Amino acid sequence: MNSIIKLEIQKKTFKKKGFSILHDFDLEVKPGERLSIIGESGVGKTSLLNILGLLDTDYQGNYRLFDSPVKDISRNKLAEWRNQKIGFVLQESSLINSLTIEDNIKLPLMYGNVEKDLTVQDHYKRIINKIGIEPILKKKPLECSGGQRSRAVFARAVIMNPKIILSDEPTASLDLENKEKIINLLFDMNKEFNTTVITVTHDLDVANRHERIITLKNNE
Ligand SMILES: Nc1ncnc2c1ncn2[C@@H]1O[C@H](COP(=O)(O)OP(=O)(O)OP(=O)(O)O)[C@@H](O)[C@H]1O
Repeated sequence: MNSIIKLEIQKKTFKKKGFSILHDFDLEVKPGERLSIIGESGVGKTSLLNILGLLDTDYQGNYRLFDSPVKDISRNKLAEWRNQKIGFVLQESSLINSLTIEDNIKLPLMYGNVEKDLTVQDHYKRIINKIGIEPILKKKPLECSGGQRSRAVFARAVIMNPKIILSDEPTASLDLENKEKIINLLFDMNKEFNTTVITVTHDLDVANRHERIITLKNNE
């Protein structure tokens, strides 16, 4: 497989307002690439992540993911890919307040029916350890700080060892030490498993640590 992502988008229109973004925007990403997306507020970075991550399939254009045309893939398959092959760290990602942090992080394992898989359990332990959230595993989200919740959201996103990790401002609410933990984990996974990493960020230090930077512009 040459490209893991091949997107050729003519535009994305928001029906209610007739407002459109991402005009004639093409993107090709190779397996294992580390790509960051920057650009002014409102240019469409989050919207692009939603399209790449199969949360939004309502746009004009073609999208091939894992060498398959997304428009021809069944809803069930898309849901399976979203759980198993794509890790999302989205700004509005929320944790379920009635569950502990541990149960929140393990949710994708339950959906995928792989909680008992030993490789998966090893991966879980490693993620928890690297992000340093053992002390809060038994807490509920509302008993945690914003930064702790962000790290839990990140752990949940990467727990299935996805092929692609899409992150929207993954370090925005973190101090320097925790920012480093998240970035190091992202890049460790990239190195070890050839995970494709796509990060939207306003932090140029974070952007510069990726091998390719794309700047979205207003006329795109
Ligand atoms: N559901 C919607 N209906 C109408 N317009 C929308 C909708 N969602 C997003 N937009 C508009 O589309 C544009 C792109 O939004 P998007 O959130 O993708 O930008 P962004 O580059 O991620 O911004 P930021 O850096 O502030 O997060 C914005 O002008 C926004 O107002």
